[in-house]
Formats: sequence, structure tokens, C-alpha cells
Amino acid sequence: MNVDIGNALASVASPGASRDSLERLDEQVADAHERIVAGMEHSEHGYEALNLPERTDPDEIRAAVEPVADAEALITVGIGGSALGAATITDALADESDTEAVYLDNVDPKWVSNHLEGLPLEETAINVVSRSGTTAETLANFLVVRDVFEAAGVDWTERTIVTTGESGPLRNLADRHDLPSLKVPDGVPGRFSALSAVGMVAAAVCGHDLEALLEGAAAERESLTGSLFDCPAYAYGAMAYALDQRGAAVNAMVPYAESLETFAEWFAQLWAESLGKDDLGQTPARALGVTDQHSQLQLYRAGPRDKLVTFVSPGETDDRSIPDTDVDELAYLGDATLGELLEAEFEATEASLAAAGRPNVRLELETVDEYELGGLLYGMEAACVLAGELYGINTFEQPAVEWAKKATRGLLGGGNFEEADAVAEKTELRIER
Ligand SMILES: O=P(O)(O)OC[C@H]1O[C@H](O)[C@H](O)[C@@H](O)[C@@H]1O
Repeated sequence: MNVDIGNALASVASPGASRDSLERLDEQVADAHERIVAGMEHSEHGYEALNLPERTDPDEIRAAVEPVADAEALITVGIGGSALGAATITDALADESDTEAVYLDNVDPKWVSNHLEGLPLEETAINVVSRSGTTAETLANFLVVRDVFEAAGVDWTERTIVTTGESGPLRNLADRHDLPSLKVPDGVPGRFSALSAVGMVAAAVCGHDLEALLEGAAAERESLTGSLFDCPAYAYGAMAYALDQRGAAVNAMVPYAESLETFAEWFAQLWAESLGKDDLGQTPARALGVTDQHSQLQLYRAGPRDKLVTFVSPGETDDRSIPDTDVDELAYLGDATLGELLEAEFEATEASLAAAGRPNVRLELETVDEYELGGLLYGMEAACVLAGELYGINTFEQPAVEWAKKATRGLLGGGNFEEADAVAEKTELRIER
């Protein structure tokens, strides 16, 4: 992954960071890097995620999925960090796989039913993922999926792989039914776990190259140095932080590839849940090039100066020519391809923001493949860890999310949680028709 931060310099954009201010920030980056390296060396909670390129064992993952390696469809049951990393990988590489990957990361009843309908259950694998093993949505959906298999007379125990922590209800269930199971590595929070079994079981069932994913990530790891001027991941994390300090409270992630739309979702969780602490953090927004040029771009170019726009350039892709036409005004299209049109729109949009003095950064991939994806995921995680150090917050906890989880369980009678009391205390000002 390469990163181009030129359009976020103060000479181009407002808010923007001057070269001098980046030189000064680089001293903090050097300190933060030392802290990060120490955390990695001691396998501290969270920092350990940056060791995954060396720690994850592709053979172990492949062995666990072996019984369902030929599955026509894969249902992954998980939520948040236990779904989005896997979905980012399999959605980005869907064209390369014959396995249909379905993700149940919501409990909207109609949506769940629609997703399960019509699947060839005899040829479908189930991938249940929950670090804690207690997440209500995941456990509930798993019970629904099991029920659907049982109703169809298909033995779900033959087709299920579990990835969870050392202990907990899901671990007990895996043991009771003797299911192939993998462990969420210690010290790796869900949103940083894409490059472990959490994200890679689905990739393995879909036949993707696990080694290449890890090699891409390892190359990014190698580039972690003490200076933002030498390290793309740190350049991104430092610039995003610097811009937030100057008023860019929103970070709009805009990949220019349909296949990377889920990546923007993954990034939103990473950035929001990691950095949204102590009244700090940058709000992630999601958009898709070129589609959202025709919806959100107006705001990004002419609305409040509170945004950084992060483009992702997918590099080389399959192309398709645009057929000739005898309509004179459209003749220019006939000389081009859809890929050239996309590329021209990307560059034009980037330039249009720069011309209006709106900060934007470009993440460049060579192409969308396992190696580049591994690098992108790892690079964004390292950028996030660096930003967390610069903010001075705990990047790896998520107490605000835990609060709502407890309130939900309390409401459903799953234990005594004082958080549930707040629901009854809601202030109402209802306007009725
Ligand atoms: O993997 P689980 O324990 O089921 O957790 C799934 C998700 O739950 C919560 O929402 C956390 O805030 C997320 O970070 C986590 O990824």
C-alpha cells in the first residue's frame, strides 16, 4: 500500500497540515512507534494484533475447514469485528471464488429468513465466530441456523466450524458437539482480528490464498518505522490525526471499487470503536466511487470544512470497452473503456476537492488481490494504533458498546444489569398524529 498525503497539506487544503507541522508531529510519531514496538514485543492486549502476520497459522485454519472445503455456500454468523474482516476479504475477492459467502450480522428477522432461503444446505458450511462467545445476536442467529438445518434433516454438526475464545458458552457448545474449532488469539480485539482465524476461516472455505494475505500484511509490518515520512500506514494515521486536530472531525472512506465497499464498513468499525473515547475521535463516513460522486460529493466539496476524504485506488482491474455509437456527442466514450472512465472520474473528483481546498488522501493498491488486501487491512490497523497513541487514548477497549450489550441482556432477562434500568428512564416528547 502506498499513501499520498499531498492533497492534505496546508498549501493545498484547509484544514490542512503544513510540512513543518508534520516534521514536528514526527517526533511524537517516533515516541508512539517505540510504545507500539514495546507493546508488540510483550504481546500486550491490542498491540499483539500487529504480530498476526507471523502468528497466524494458515495450515491450522485449512485443517479446521477441511471437512467443508468444497462447500457451495458459507454462512458466517458473527457481528462487528467477528464478521466485518471476513466479509471484507471474501467480498473483495468474490470473483475468484465459487463459494457463495453469506453473512448474518444482524437480527432483522425478515432479512435473516431471506438470507437463509434457497441455500443448498447439504452443501453449505456454517462459520460461527464470537470472541466472547456470549454476543446475543450471534448466538441467537446460530440457534436459528441450526434449527433450519435440523428442519431440513441436514446434520449441522458435520458442517460447522467455531472460532471463539478459550472459554464461554460457544466454546462449551463446540466441545459438546465435538465441532472443529479455532481460538481467537489472545490479546487481539475483534476489530483487529481480520488476519487471524476470525477473518480467515471464511477466506479458506472460499479458497483464497491465506499465505498471500499474511505476506501482504507482513510487508506492511516491515515498513513500520519511527517516521511518518517512511511508513505509509503511519503517514495515514498521523495525517488523519493532524487533520482532526485542525477541525476535520469526519473521515469519509471512499473506495473506487464495488469489491471494496465492505472494506469501508470494516474501516468504520475500526476507526469509530478504537478512537471514539474521552470525547475524542474522528467520525468515519462511507461512500463509494463513482456512485456517490452523484450524491455525497456536493457536501464534501462545498459543505462544512470538517472532513477528510480518503480515497482508495484499486489499481489494475479487469476492464470492459465501451461500445462505439454514431451519436456525435458520445463519440468520446467509444474511444474509452469503463476502467478508463472510472480512473478519469477518480482523478477528476480528487482534483475537484483539492481545487476547492478540501483535504483528501489517496490509498493506492496495485490491484485487489490477497497480498494487497492483507497490506491494506494491516496498514489501516497500524494507522489506527498510531492515531490512538497520538490521541493518548486506549485504542483497544470499547466500554460504550459493552454498556448497550449489557442493557440488552438485562432487558431480555439474561441477568441483572443496572444498564437495563436506563431504558425505562427514557425521556419522551412524542408528537402523535
Ligand atoms: O466477537 P464477539 O465477542 O461476539 O463480539 C462482537 C462485537 O461485539 C461488540 O459489539 C464489540 O464492541 C465489537 O468490537 C465486537 O467485534
